[in-house]
Amino acid sequence: MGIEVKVEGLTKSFGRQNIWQDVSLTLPAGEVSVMLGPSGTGKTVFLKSLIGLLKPEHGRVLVNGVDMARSPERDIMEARKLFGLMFQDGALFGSMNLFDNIAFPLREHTKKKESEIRRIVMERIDAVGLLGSEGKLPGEISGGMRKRAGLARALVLDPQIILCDEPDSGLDPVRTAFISQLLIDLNTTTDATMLIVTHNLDIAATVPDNMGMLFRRHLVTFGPREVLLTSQEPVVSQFLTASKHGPIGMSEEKDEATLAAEASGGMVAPQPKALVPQLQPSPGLGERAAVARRRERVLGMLDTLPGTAQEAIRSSYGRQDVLAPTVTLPRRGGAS
Ligand SMILES: Nc1ncnc2c1ncn2[C@@H]1O[C@H](COP(=O)(O)OP(=O)(O)OP(=O)(O)O)[C@@H](O)[C@H]1O
Repeated sequence: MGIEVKVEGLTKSFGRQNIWQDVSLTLPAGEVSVMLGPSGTGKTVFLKSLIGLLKPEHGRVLVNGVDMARSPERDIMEARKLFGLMFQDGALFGSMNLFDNIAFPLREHTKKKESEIRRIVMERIDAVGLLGSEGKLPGEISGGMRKRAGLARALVLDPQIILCDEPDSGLDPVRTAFISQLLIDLNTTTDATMLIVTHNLDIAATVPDNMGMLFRRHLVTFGPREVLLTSQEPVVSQFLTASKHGPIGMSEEKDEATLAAEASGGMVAPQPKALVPQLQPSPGLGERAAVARRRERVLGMLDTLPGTAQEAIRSSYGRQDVLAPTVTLPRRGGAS
């Protein structure tokens, strides 16, 4: 099973520019989480802080007992081996074919024989649907294929935590749907803890167990998907409905006068859309192990959530056992 990532009071600035402050959240072990936020709110900076590539001034990022912000570099390097990273552009070496690109971390960080490397690489290439393309250069394939190759490379060291930075950027809606399914299938087969940074509303609505959003240098919210997807918070509903009405402006946040003018001009604040069901794993893969764990965790915290989220959770899990907390919840494979 994947490893929990605990973020406590994280604050990051570059010189005098504060990116975000006092960010606290826990990525539950083996579950899929999404971080949303308008452009420039520091989502990539957040991912880089999780793996210790950037050092926040305050706070901690705890992974297996190591603080990725402050522990000795040797411990951070060791803990970093638990992570698989998929960057926006795939970050492939242009002069290497896909096989060598994907084999790179194995050749760099392990002493495995070439025959073993071939086995692992071909397995991962198959998992992301790129069999037959392993001899191609990154320049000879589409953006979607490059992303899948980047994902395959992120997987070769069997990471327990997978971070994906905008897996949908530059993809058409159909390719984005395939990537969404791939991410869910990946979670099913690996049970890794996953964090996906995205602007994509379809991914946000259908892939994660948990969601958060960064805005105005703060974490607006982080929790079970139902909390954010039913939120009445103006910035959240504006983002989720892709509306011009609300605190997010074109290049920066709107000022108070603009917001007041919108309100007096009769613009109707966007309402949250109806919740759509989460994606299921592809046929034959079985159920995600995260589903039963998440159900137990979320039902345990139900009382602490906003009313709209409670209602959504009750209806998605079926009212009866949710209303009767003494019922023992099935660990795996239970009706839900
Ligand atoms: N190494 C760095 N040095 C200085 N400033 C940086 C550095 N890295 C990022 N920034 C600044 O941090 C801010 C947040 O950047 P980041 O790329 O994390 O945003 P984002 O939310 O991922 O944006 P997008 O959704 O457009 O990818 C930006 O203003 C960026 O210029």
